[in-house]
Amino acid sequence: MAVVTMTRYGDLPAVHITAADGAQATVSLFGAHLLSWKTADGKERLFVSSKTPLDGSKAIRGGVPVIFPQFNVRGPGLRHGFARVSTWRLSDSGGDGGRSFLEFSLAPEDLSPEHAQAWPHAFDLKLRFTLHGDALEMAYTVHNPGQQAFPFGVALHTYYDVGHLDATSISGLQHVQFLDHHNQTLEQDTPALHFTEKHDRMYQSTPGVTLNTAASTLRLEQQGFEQWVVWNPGAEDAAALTDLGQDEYLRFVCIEPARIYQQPLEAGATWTGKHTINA
Ligand SMILES: O=P(O)(O)OC[C@H]1O[C@@H](O)[C@H](O)[C@@H](O)[C@@H]1O
Repeated sequence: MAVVTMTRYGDLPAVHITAADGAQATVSLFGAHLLSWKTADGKERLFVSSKTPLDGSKAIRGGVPVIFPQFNVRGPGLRHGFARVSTWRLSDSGGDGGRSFLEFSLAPEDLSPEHAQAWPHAFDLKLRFTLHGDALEMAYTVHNPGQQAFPFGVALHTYYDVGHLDATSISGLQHVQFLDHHNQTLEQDTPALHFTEKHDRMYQSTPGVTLNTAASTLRLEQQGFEQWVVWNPGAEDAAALTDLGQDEYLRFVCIEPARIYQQPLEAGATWTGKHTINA
């Protein structure tokens, strides 16, 4: 049986789940933001900045920021959208021996007046986190219950705790095209991507990639999304991030299943994306 309890993370109300095998997750209602995922061996898999605000005044730096309805500045609204700075509802939870889950929902009535005014569309977001052995599955749906189409982009902006960047690489992207931060389209020629400088890349989707660190190997899979965004700010950009501790950029990489370009969701339609991380 899964055990679900209400807790706090910093000043934020959060939900904690422990699966029958001892795997655990903590999700704050602010942003439906996964802040901690520990496999049954007690190992923390996610990075959270020591300097992030945890009071709802700003998006959280670390964990899994949920991006909607636009990726970064690819749209007319708030950078990376309002979902990561809105308060979601816990809409379902439970589980038996094998699978334990928490499900969160966000609809227009949950938004601040400012965000509701800026995004005057009917929508229904659901995000379900399922613990399943050494795997975490995130199932994300965007539904349009309204009469008119709306444009949207999405991502699950996962920050992995990698220990140290020096011993970190991503495999599975050889011969895959990507757009770099100079807006150049290139193709990766090496079997593994290493982190020796800033990386801000949008790779065409592949079904899976592998994150190798000194302490672990994680297999990441996605369905329904269209890209993998790989981001680490490097020393210079990191120094400008006031919500990141000194040298903490050396401790994480973001690997994000994404649909970065806004595309229309027709009236009555539902988009579904699934992201699975296997430890
Ligand atoms: O500081 P933010 O808004 O959380 O964004 C962090 C990064 O998010 C990444 O997904 C983008 O590719 C980067 O360009 C961006 O800097």
